[in-house]
Amino acid sequence: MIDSTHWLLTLSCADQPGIVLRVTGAIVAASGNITELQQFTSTESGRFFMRVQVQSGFDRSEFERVFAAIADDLAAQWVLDYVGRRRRTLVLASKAGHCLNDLLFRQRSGYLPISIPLIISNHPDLGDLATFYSIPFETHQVNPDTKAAVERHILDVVAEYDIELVVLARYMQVLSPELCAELSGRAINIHHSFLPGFKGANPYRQAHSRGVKLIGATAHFVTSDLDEGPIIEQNVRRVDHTMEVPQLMAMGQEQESRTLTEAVKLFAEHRVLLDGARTVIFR
Ligand SMILES: Nc1nc2c(c(=O)[nH]1)N[C@@H](CN(C=O)c1ccc(C(=O)N[C@@H](CCC(=O)O)C(=O)O)cc1)CN2
Repeated sequence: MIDSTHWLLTLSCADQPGIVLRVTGAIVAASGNITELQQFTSTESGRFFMRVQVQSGFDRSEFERVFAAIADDLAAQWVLDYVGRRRRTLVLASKAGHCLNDLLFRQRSGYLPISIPLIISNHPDLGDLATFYSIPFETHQVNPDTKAAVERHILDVVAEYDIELVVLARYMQVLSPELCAELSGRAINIHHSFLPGFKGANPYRQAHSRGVKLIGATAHFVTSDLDEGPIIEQNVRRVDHTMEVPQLMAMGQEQESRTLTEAVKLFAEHRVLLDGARTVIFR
């Protein structure tokens, strides 16, 4: 249940003295009580990042009236939203169901503040899982002849449901540069390796051949450069020489599902801010 008296504000702008004073002053002027505040200045980009949670008696319209001028003066990018509002999320999947299953369970349990109006897949395999959670499921075969039409449909769905986030839950098709541009900053993929190692469709086979002692998973924003997008979350686990590729794949599933779920939660709570090719994460 959304607490309409509990708000969050995120902001990013070129760093300069006095930003925190001006932002908190506007919040107080709007009768707000700050319950959480995090900030960071990137020495690399020179940009300032801030996330504030505000409670009690906060007059949104008054705040926006006061803050809009400050934001213009700072040339800031900012977002104001309710704490806990469920973000409208489209999920793309293929045959592997472990990441989708975790997302649906965590969404149903309330751990993940998202709503999923639709799941789109290029295989029918996960239809029963979607039905179990009462979420509509569409299958669209993807091959060189159908890819453009399927991607147009994805964009139509994004517009129809006013989608805020697209999650690639082991969706094994490479999105076109055009679709990546449309979904820039609002599409998250789970890659089944500890990036930047072992990019591509078969990272566990690459890991086995290399003889690594740790395997992992990486959740990142989707860009047209395959597996190169800004990283949001990563996890690893120890493996050894006795493990063949099927065991590595099985052991990696837990890392993949928890890494993707945590990345989606961080995004849904407005705790992920982009700083060029990097991310700022306010946990
Ligand atoms: N534009 C992007 N699209 C996708 C990304 C990305 O980073 N940028 N990540 C992938 C997921 N992925 C690895 O994490 C991955 C998926 C698929 C492939 C691949 O080579 N697919 C083949 C088809 C394979 C098949 O049909 O089974 C292909 O698309 O030709 C590489 C990496 C999701 N999309």
